[in-house]
Amino acid sequence: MSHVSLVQSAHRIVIKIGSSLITDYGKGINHQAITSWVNQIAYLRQLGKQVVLVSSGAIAEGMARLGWGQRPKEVAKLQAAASIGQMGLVQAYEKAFSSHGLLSAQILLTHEELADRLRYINARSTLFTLLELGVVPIVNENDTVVTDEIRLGDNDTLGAVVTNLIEAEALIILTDQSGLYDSDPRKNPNARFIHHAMAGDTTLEDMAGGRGSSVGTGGMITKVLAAKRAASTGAHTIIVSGQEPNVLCRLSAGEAIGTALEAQQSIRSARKQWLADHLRVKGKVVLDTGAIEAIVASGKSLLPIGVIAVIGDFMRGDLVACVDEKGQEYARGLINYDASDARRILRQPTHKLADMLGGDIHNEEMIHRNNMVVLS
Ligand SMILES: Nc1ncnc2c1ncn2[C@@H]1O[C@H](COP(=O)(O)OP(=O)(O)O)[C@@H](O)[C@H]1O
Ligand SMILES: N[C@@H](CCC(=O)OP(=O)(O)O)C(=O)O
Repeated sequence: MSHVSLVQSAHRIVIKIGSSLITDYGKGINHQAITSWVNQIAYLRQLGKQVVLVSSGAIAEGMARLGWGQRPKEVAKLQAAASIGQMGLVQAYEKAFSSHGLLSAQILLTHEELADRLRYINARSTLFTLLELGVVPIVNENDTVVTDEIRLGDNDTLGAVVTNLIEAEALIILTDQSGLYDSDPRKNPNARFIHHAMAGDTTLEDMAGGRGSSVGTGGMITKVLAAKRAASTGAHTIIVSGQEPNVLCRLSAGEAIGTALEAQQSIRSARKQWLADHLRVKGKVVLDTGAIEAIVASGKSLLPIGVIAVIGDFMRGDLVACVDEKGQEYARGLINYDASDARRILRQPTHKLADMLGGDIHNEEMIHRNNMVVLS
């Protein structure tokens, strides 16, 4: 695919805005810049694209609110500044989005906790629900509970983790350089600009300062590694200057700006690969013919009413196989109920689920379409 169509054809996009860009020369966050990016995101929403924003800037804003001119060295002080500044960051975004009649939402995540299956599926369902409601989620690292990310100043990894989590087609990393060069343009005025490369190409890591270099901030290496991680679920990455006028609208119109790091595999094959590599099937749900038809031919989610038996013992968020009465497998997916709840609600219509489970239900679907792979 050409550089041009990587963003143009993407329906679900993660946009990461870096600290270096959002900080108004040490005076906290740059409100004018936020207004400009939000105007552009509102335009992307009008085009029908779903957008998740990963924004840094909490520490910079917290320092400004505290009147600190110098970035402290102590992690606890950075964490305190982040918790103060996060308020200002989301206020700025909320104000800007509401002027377009758009709702925004704050999500604070640590990427380690997404390794936990249950938390992964909870975060994923929250984000998908927000996107279906037309809301723009604004994600930042939960700085109160992390230390390494604060020290390294790395939200690029979080951007990639969110891209993986919601299976976005594109990750746009807005930064203070035009894109990736073959060496740091601040140090080498003759550095050559990279327009296009394959994500995961290891020579990019050397250009970006090498793996494990002792950069004070995330720098380019974390962006190149983020592109590699994003590509593992089929997403393309664009590294581009956030100061470029109308950058997001121009990318979505197909203009070739910034560095495009292309993913080799499609989202569908990446998802299959991921399910194959990372998860063991923990149980089975036996489907009636109507349910098989709905998930295979009509691309629907699996509802409890179409499930006639539950085999094995599993937890919410585990991988289960969808089989027919003869045991033939049609699909696999992450189940929204543990085995005992799944047994209680099998064959039941949606409106009875809350009563049967004695309270709130996680989801109407036994397995959501977004969390399912149909075997061809
Ligand atoms: N090969 C390279 N190409 C472009 N920038 C590079 C490269 N190597 C290092 N850098 C540095 O990375 C910086 C961007 O990283 P960083 O300050 O962490 O931004 P952000 O806050 O947007 O994540 C640039 O300003 C640049 O000095
Ligand atoms: N989460 C923190 C900092 C993260 C950070 O600086 O990351 P990056 O934008 O990649 O350099 C904040 O909001 O200030």
